[in-house]
Amino acid sequence: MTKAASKPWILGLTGGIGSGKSAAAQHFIDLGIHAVDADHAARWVVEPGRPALLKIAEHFGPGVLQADGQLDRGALRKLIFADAGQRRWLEALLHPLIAEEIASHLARAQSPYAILVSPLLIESGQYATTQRVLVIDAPQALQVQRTLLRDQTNEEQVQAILKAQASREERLKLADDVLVNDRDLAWLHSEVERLHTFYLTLRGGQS
Ligand SMILES: CC(C)(COP(=O)(O)OP(=O)(O)OC[C@H]1O[C@@H](n2cnc3c(N)ncnc32)[C@H](O)[C@@H]1O)[C@@H](O)C(=O)NCCC(=O)NCCS
Ligand SMILES: Nc1ncnc2c1ncn2[C@@H]1O[C@H](COP(=O)(O)OP(=O)(O)OP(=O)(O)O)[C@@H](O)[C@H]1O
Repeated sequence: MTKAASKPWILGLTGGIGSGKSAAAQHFIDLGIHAVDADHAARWVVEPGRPALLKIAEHFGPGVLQADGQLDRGALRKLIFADAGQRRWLEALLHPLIAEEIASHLARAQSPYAILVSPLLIESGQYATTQRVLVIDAPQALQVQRTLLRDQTNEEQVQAILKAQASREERLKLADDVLVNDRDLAWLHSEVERLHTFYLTLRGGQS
């Protein structure tokens, strides 16, 4: 008789914009852990040829497409963070598709546990599919500073995105573990290693 595939044990990793989710996730990946990023899934579902891209262009107009037919992410970002109704329309279209992509990628995980990295883990209800929640927490001023250094954007835009996300308090209420990312990358890595050892212990060596 073949053994039924067991469901992976999933750690939800979340935090606000620029908190350091991707940097933390990359270190878990370097330690051999399978991670799926909701921001990446959000890109796959709007690739040219996917039905969602056509619906977005019909709804927002051709201004959200680049000359090569790809989504103009900067243009759509400006529109949805200036208008909560438009943001909700986009989320209603994309979140179910993103959830399908995430589920199919997590199902392939072979590591002792897998990670779902998502800025909207709490807001979208995705946390219900995870066994434990790790919040990457950073002071808001540092989140803004890091995002401005990383992205071609401005402070007004970053503040609008922050407003569209759960508050620090809402996130911390659902956290099982908190990684305070207010020091350098070496500190972030050492904290990830400490948590990784803990998660392996929790898993009791199961794969
Ligand atoms: C508006 C879009 C095109 C802007 O793309 P861009 O390349 O500039 O940003 P990217 O996708 O890398 O997101 C950067 C960060 O913005 C924040 N963010 C993105 N979408 C949202 C949202 N709907 N609500 C709150 N914050 C958001 C997150 O912190 C995210 O990590 C894109 O973010 C998008 O399609 N958003 C809607 C889908 C969604 O909700 N994605 C979040 C993951 S489920
Ligand atoms: N401890 C740290 N020291 C210095 N730089 C950091 C630290 N943590 C993260 N960064 C940098 O800050 C920026 C934001 O981090 P990262 O991209 O990991 O955030 P994020 O939470 O994934 O953001 P988003 O929600 O926008 O996707 C990146 O350029 C990253 O390299």
